[in-house]
Order: sequence, then C-alpha cells, then structure tokens
Amino acid sequence: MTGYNSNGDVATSNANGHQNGHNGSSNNNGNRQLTADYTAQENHTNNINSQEKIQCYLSTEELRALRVMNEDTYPYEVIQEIADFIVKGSNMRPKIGIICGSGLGSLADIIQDAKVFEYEKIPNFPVSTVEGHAGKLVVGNLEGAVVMAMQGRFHFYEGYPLAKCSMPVRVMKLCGVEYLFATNAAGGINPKYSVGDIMLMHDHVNMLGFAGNSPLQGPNDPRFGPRFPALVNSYNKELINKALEIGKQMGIEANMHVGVYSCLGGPTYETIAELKALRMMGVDAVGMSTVHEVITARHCDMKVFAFSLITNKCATEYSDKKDDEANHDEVMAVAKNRQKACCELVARLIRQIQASS
Ligand SMILES: O=P(O)(O)O[C@H]1O[C@H](CO)[C@@H](O)[C@H]1O
Ligand SMILES: Nc1nc2[nH]cnc2c(=O)[nH]1
Repeated sequence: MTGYNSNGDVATSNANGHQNGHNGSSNNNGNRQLTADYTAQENHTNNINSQEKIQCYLSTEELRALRVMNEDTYPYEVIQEIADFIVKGSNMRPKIGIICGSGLGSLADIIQDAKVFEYEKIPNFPVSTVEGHAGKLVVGNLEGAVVMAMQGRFHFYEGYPLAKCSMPVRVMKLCGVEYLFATNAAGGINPKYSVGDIMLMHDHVNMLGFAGNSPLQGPNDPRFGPRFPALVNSYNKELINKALEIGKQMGIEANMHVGVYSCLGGPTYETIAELKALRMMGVDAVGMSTVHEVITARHCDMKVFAFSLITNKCATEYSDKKDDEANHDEVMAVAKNRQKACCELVARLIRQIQASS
C-alpha cells in the first residue's frame, strides 16, 4: 500500500505493515532514520488497527527515490534544464561522459579540478539506492579532457523505468558530451574468462528488449534521435582497438577480452538454466545495466565505449558448492581490487582521444 507523509513524500508498506525497500537493512549511505509517519489505511495482519499511526523507516534517499520513480517521463525541456544546471554550476562543458559500474566509483576520483554534484541536489534527478553507487556527478578534467562521471547509475530493479535509468545519458548529450564510457561489474559466462578480467563490449543481447521493454518506449522526440535507430556498430571499433593496444602496453592483454554482454532485469542473479541459455545465445558476460544506456546514447548519436569487469564466474553446471553463488559483496571486493587497472585503461584511452582530436 502507499501513503504520504507530512512532506508529501510517498511511503509504502506491504501487507504485513513492513516498509518496502531494503527490509530494514542499511542503504549505501547508511543513514537510515525515521523519516515518516503515516496513517495506515487498513487493518494489517499484525493487528495494527485501521487509522493507527505507524512509523515508516525509509531513508531520505529512498523516499526521494520513490517520489522520483512516480514521476512521468522526462521531456526534452526538463533534461535541458538539468544540463544547464550542470554546465552553469561547473562552468565546464564536458566532452566525455563516464558511468561508473558497481564498486568502480574510483574512476571519478581521478578527475581533477572536480565540481561534485550530489544527485539529490540536482533538480529532477533520481537518486542511487544500491551499495557501491555513491550518487554523485563529478565534472572536471581527466587527461586534458573535460569529463562528467556518474558515481552511481540507475538500475531497472531499483524500480525506475528504463527511460529514467538512462535519462542521465541525455543530460550528458545536452551538456555537450560526444563519447559515452560505460563500465559495469558482470558475471563471466564464457568459460575462458577469469575473475578480474576486463571484457570490452563489442555487442549486446538485450533481454529486457526481448521482453518488450526499451528506454525509447513512448513518443519519440526527434531532437534526440530517430524513431527506429539501428544498433549494429553500436560499440565504436576504433575505441575497442585503441583499448586493446593500451591493454598490451599495460601488460594485461591476457586478461582482456572482446565479447558480448547481456543485461537482465535483476535483482536476482541467474539460475543455471538461464546461464546455459545465455551462453547458447553467444553471451560472454551478464549484468543488470549498461544496455539501456548504450541504446539511449546511440539514439542521440554518441560514440560508445563500454567494458565489463568480470567480478565472478557464473556456474553453468549444477553443483552444491556455495562458491558457485554470486553475491554483491564479492562483486564489490573484486571491483575494489581491480579499480586501479580500470582507471588506468580509462585514463589512457581518454588521453588518446584527446591526442587525436
Ligand atoms: O552493472 P553494475 O551497475 O556495475 O552492477 C552490477 O552489479 C550488481 C550486482 O552485483 C548489479 O547492479 C549489476 O548490474
Ligand atoms: N546479472 C548479473 N549481474 C552481475 N553483476 C555482477 N555479477 C553479476 C552476475 O553474475 N549476474
């Protein structure tokens, strides 16, 4: 059920009167607090009487997320306002946009002369609710280029519609961004991949698209791009080749692959049968993000470079071993261990883009 607190924020509870969200566990900011009282509208199974006041423990971020989730689509003008806010507030016009994957937020820490915007202070911006996604937009200089980096992306499983998950890519476009660098943590399905490897994305299988869901659903605004965009050649070959060359220079070519990523809705990790099916479809790595961002970026004609950090090996055979189960702590730990290599790859590639422009 849904109710509203005194600030007009939306708060929800399930049939047992417990709040929806994270089952009482702490969110990424750890500042869970009493944020709302609301009047229960009906009897609950735990005998809370009708009209009795109950307390709702959602963090301020979660309440704001719920409110933003319930907003409708983002028209061009609203996205323009957000872009103007960022360009004016930073006094910079970025050329490269970076989306940091789970545990890869340090990609934004290497940005110099940074102007940092917390998502909750950006008008009409969603907020991050996942651990490992700090919820900050960082604008500044990296290897001679002005970049804007999202320390925290939005996922479908957080409750945001896909168009909202990838709305920041359009903000990037209207800020002046020409290149999207999207990174993610992913499970390796290709048996040749090891934990810690980097897979440069050269294609994707859009499972959410198979199910009839797209960030471009709804009326098309031609100021962003065409109604029916083509997606072959979505991943810029020149940038992939440059990254492979950089991998050699860094001495990590044995841990680098070029492969196919697939995005599932999450938040569950995959079953063995699903992983087998994905492998049969030619998928090398699986996650819960990136594809809708790439679609949105290609729709508005941005050049795309994307890679997956393989944070866990996906089991494709049945076994009783607990080790076979993916978990987010492991994902974060591997990302932390490999963040230096990921940062270096991104920095060197940006240096090359700058050198050749
Ligand atoms: O894709 P990113 O944001 O890197 O995160 C990946 O890791 C999380 C699961 O551990 C999911 O959010 C999945 O999408
Ligand atoms: N769907 C999915 N997302 C991930 N993110 C990191 N690892 C995984 C995984 O194994 N599956």
